[in-house]
Amino acid sequence: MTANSKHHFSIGVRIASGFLIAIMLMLALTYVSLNHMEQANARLKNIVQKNNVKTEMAQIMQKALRERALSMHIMAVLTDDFLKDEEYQRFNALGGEYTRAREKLENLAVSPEERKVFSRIIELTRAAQPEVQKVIEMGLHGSDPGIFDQIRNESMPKQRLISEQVDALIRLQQSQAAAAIKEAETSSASARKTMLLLGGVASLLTLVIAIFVGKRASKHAQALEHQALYDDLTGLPNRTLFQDRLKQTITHSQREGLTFAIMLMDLDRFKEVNDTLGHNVGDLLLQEVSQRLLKTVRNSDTVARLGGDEFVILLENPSEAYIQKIAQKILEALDHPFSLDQDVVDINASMGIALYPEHGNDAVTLTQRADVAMYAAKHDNCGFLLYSESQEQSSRAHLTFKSELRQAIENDELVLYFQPKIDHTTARIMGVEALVRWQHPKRGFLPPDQFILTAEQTGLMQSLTHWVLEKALLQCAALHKAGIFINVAVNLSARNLHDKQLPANIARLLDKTNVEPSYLVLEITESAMMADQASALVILNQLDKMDVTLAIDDFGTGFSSLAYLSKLPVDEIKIDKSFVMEMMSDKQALVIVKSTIDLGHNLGLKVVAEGVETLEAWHALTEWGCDCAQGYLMSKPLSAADLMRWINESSWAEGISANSMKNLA
Ligand SMILES: Nc1nc2c(ncn2[C@@H]2O[C@@H]3COP(=O)(O)O[C@H]4[C@@H](O)[C@H](n5cnc6c(=O)[nH]c(N)nc65)O[C@@H]4COP(=O)(O)O[C@H]3[C@H]2O)c(=O)[nH]1
Repeated sequence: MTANSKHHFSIGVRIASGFLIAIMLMLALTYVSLNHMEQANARLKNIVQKNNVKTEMAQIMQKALRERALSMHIMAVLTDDFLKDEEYQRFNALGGEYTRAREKLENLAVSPEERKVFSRIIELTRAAQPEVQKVIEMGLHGSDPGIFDQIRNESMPKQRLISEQVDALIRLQQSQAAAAIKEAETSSASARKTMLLLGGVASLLTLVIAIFVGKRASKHAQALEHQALYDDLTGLPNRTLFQDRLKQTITHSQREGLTFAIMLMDLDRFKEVNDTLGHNVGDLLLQEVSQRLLKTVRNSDTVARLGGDEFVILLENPSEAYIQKIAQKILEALDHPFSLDQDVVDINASMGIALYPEHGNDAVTLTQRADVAMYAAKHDNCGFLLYSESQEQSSRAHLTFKSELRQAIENDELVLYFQPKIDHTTARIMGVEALVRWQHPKRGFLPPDQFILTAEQTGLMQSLTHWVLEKALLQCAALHKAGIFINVAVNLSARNLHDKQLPANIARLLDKTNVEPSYLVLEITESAMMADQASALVILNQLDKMDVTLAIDDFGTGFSSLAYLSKLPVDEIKIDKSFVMEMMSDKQALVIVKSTIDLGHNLGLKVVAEGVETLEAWHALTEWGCDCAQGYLMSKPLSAADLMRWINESSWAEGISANSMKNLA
């Protein structure tokens, strides 16, 4: 499980737990509230039931008392014995009813107040009993006129006292019922409060969780949107967002009648930095380039990364002067060396500019045209170019040429030529320089100046150099096998000096071809050595340790500081042919050649003169102590077969190997 998915899992667990707690709270709330209400209802029901029974009993007692009082009066006025007896029976029955009701009341759970009233009723009933008995007997046995007095003065007052107590009992029960109802109301109010409180807590919790989930979801959606529209590495808008902005800008510019420019840019040596210094350094370079671009443009301009080392800048409503100014500023900003990790890198950029609506009024056309202009700028090595129709053809041709060159390297369409190098002391061949040509299927035989630049610009230099090294070492091995122990020189490009794998590759090839390292000369132009000194020095030191010979090519054409050159681990300098070819007619060239020979010797270096076309030049160089010469005087570059013939026939190769031809045959 990745850290990210672990994080998502733990958030998921937290959210689920939150919801679970909220649900549990809701359930607990429902249970507690229902239970509470059920209990309150049961209590109320019980109280009401009991109260109803008690009230009914008390009313029965009250009624029985009233009926018995009436019955006493009836018995007093009845004359018929039979009726009297009947009334007496009714009187007794009412007494029974009264007693049963009272006993039933007594058996019910009664409160202390009720018990008190009961005791009073029992007491009063007992006290009234003799009077009542007396009245009954007077009523049953004849018509005593004193009976009414007896009823009015003795019996009724006592009966009223009892009745008052029964009334008190009824009131008591009523007040108790009211209290019970109140209690039930209070209890249900508190249940309601509890419910509200718990409900509130649960709702709050659910709300908090909902807010949390909502926030996380919107953050996640924002992160996804950012990921979809912005480049991870540089934080710049990516191709999708750029296309969108471009379309919006077109619509806006159409409506308002405005113009805009898109500037497509790629880094000239990015692939090489990536391949040789590693992806980390490549990434750092892209980040630094983005920062420099952002610092150069206005806030309202858009800088996007389309992928790889390709950037685009959208300038809204710019003047032509502004476009030029920005393009210039960008190139200047990128011109300063980049300090990345432990490497210092120099890069160049090429920019193609297309204008709306002049060069196109839709996104596809504008981008394509900026692309064409960018390739033209790259080809002309001029930094930036505005689109023009004439670039279309050369851009297409350039792309075709590039893919043809790649195929040529893979399909062995390249050919190596060799130009002899002659030792001034012995006037005999001591080495050859390997020079590449391309046998193009349609264009014919192409010299290196027609494709080396393309190889450098398109990242093909590494494979081209590998091809040349392998073929040159194989040829050198063949010569050695034939007893011709001369060295072979191979040209390295500035690009090769950034290839950290180069020393190891060369060691592998030397091993494979069985050529001693001291027989390999690597020629590096002065400008290539100066291009990225720190990184070049690392590679040169490694090559020096391998015991291969290092030569500075085209010496005198650059502006190298002598102090720096003296620190380089080189063994040889080659004076550029432009000076050598001119030296017999141009005094300044002569001075340069002579002083370069002296300088080289003072630094302990071997000096080679190239471009020796005349015997006069040869003798002059011999006189000045030049170590070695190369030029048309001795031989033009030759195919491998012609070289063998030349070695066999030329006086410059006389005695070099007595049995060379025999061995080669
Ligand atoms: N006018 C005149 N020219 C002479 C004379 N002697 C030699 N040359 C020419 O001078 C060039 C010497 O090679 P370079 O300075 O390394 O200059 C080379 C080198 O920089 C580059 N090049 C050739 N092969 C390779 C290669 O395999 N790799 C790399 N990186 N560059 C190469 O192409 C350049 C041109 O090569 P080439 O056309 O073969 O041209 C060769 C050679 O034909 C002379 O007496 N008079």
